[in-house]
This record gives sequence, C-alpha cells and structure tokens, in this order.
Amino acid sequence: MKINVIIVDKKGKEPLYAPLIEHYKKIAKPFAKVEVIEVFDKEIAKAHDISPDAAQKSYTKALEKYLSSGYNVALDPSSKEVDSHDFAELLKDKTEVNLYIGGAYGFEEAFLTKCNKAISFGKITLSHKLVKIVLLEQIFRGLSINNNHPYHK
Ligand SMILES: C[S@@+](CC[C@H](N)C(=O)[O-])C[C@H]1O[C@@H](n2cnc3c(N)ncnc32)[C@H](O)[C@@H]1O
Repeated sequence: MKINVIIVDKKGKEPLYAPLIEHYKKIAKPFAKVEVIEVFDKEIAKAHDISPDAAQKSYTKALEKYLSSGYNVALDPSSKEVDSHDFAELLKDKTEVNLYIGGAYGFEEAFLTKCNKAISFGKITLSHKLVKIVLLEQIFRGLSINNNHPYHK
C-alpha cells in the first residue's frame, strides 16, 4: 500500500519535526510506504499577497494533478470529525491513498468536492507543520488497527 501526505508547504527539514516524520515513516513501513510531498511554488507565494480566495485557488491548481490516482482525502477543520477507527476505515483495502493538508488559508470548496472525503481531527486549528505529525501518527495508528498490531489499545 502507498500513502502520500501532500502538503501545501515549503520544502525543508526543520530540526524540530524532521526526526518525528522519519520515525513514523519508518514504523509504518511493514504496512505501507508513506511519502511526504511538499507543494509550493511562485504562484502560491504571489497569491498569498493577493487574497485568501486567490491563495485557495492557487492551492487547488498545484494539488489537482495528484487527484487523478488513488483515494483522495482532504484534511479540513470544518468537515466531518473522525475518530481513529473512522480514520483506519478510510485506509482499509486501498492500494493508494492521498491525504491533503492545506496552506495558511485552508482549501476552497471546489477542491474539497473533488476529493472522495474531507475530514476533521477536531475543532482546534493545528499549524500545518503540527497537523503533519498528528496525521502521520494517525496513519500508523490506523494501519495498526487494520493489521491487528498492538500499538492501538
Ligand atoms: C493552519 S491550517 C489552515 C487553517 C485554515 N483556516 C482552515 O480552515 O483550513 C493548515 C491546514 O492544516 C490542516 N488542519 C489544521 N487543523 C486541522 C484539524 N483540526 N483537522 C483537520 N485538518 C486540520 C488543514 O488541512 C488546514 O488546511
């Protein structure tokens, strides 16, 4: 199984988060190949100076190409809240899952409707760097649930 975490963010290894990202990718390996893909370009940077709407549209443009294959799930604080079992169910019996983390202004509705699902991890807004770690932990937890691994108690 392949799981792609696709995030609107600049590339770069922050010393604070990079070891945790590598840790979760490594422990998930027996169940899935997890890849983190950062997406950021000049158009997104420019759009941030124009308006929130322009920023959201630029995210859609940059992310759209990933929608053509796999099961697509957007992370959106305003969408339906899921628990760890609901999340595990989303990963179950899939060959490829793409999980999208938005930029500073979240996603436009048009992008959310193009995804198979939009989910929330609760009403709090997490920074996109922190949500990446929470998501990676939930991916490992979900894979553990689906594979009867003792990590999830
Ligand atoms: C800094 S947040 C953007 C906040 C933006 N106002 C919004 O409503 O999406 C960056 C990204 O992190 C993810 N995110 C943050 N908190 C979340 C939560 N509680 N549940 C699901 N995704 C979350 C979303 O993908 C969001 O687009």
